[in-house]
Amino acid sequence: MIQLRNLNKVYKGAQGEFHAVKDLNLDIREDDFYGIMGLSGAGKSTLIRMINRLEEPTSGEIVVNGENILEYSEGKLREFRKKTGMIFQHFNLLQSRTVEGNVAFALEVAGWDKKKIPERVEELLNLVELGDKARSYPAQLSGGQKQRVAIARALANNPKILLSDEATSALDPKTTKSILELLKNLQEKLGLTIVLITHQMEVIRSACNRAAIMDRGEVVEVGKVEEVFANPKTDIAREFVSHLAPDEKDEVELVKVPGRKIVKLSYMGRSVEKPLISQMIRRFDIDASIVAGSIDKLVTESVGHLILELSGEKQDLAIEWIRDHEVGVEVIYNG
Ligand SMILES: Nc1ncnc2c1ncn2[C@@H]1O[C@H](COP(=O)(O)OP(=O)(O)OP(=O)(O)O)[C@@H](O)[C@H]1O
Repeated sequence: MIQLRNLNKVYKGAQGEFHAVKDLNLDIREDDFYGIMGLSGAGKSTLIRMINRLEEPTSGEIVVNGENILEYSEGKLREFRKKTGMIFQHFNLLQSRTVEGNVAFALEVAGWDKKKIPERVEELLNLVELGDKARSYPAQLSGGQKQRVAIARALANNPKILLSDEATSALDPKTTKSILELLKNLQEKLGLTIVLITHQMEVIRSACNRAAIMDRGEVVEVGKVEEVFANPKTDIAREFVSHLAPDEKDEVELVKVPGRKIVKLSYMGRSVEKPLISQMIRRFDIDASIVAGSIDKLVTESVGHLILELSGEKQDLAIEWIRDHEVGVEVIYNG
């Protein structure tokens, strides 16, 4: 659906040039709920804003449905933007218009027949479960309700693509969850391709099927969400996915003993079918005791985490061996 090819963005300012997106390649499929994650300044906003040309790339190609949108004329670009909805962190609603007025605005701008607008607005507000707030003003709504209005507005012209620029970052965890649930339902119902950027792993975990991790303008990791969770390959990805739960931290503090490493293994549901731990123990003549364990439920699969304390001379070899079996290994105490 969306192919980004050798995409670059260089900002030119008073202090010189800044390379915000570097030679970036991504393939986003039609039925993807695609998450792009990175720390502040990684280039996520720049990237997502290039997909609908709110930001012009310095070089590269953006191919959507087989067409390079960078070659579009003004008129074609306007049509394309109608088919590409976008939602933002701060909602960007018109404060002087009611909820229905905000949604109607998107239709007015797109040149809809005035008589057909009220019916379409009602349909859109029902879609985001906000029919009862049609006459309210944005200032009278909660953050979650404001984002629902913004979603209704973004969907007004039946887009095929929805871009979400940190749309849940200003919301509390419960509201975030309900907005992500709504987006997932809308994706299925309307056959949308959703591209979302976030700095919260939690968002990727509960909504996306695929993810890319950006670091300093580059994509450093990409894949199915469960793969990224179970086997993060770069330090930045490991940092994102493997922070310990508070109670795990306490357990680890209790068992630290010099000479014994504490490792966190992360594995996908199916890789535990093999008796890996018992093989590791026998093969390398080591002991392993369980310190803690947990399971992350993702959209498509579950990822398990097991914290083990190892003892024995061949701990390092054992760690390398288990890493070769599609199990992520993080050494959290190098005793
Ligand atoms: N218009 C601009 N002119 C110059 N530099 C810019 C401009 N917009 C962004 N940048 C720089 O490009 C880099 C990437 O910014 P971007 O907003 O894309 O990152 P981000 O990953 O979305 O981070 P955040 O979550 O903080 O917005 C930053 O260092 C930023 O300062």
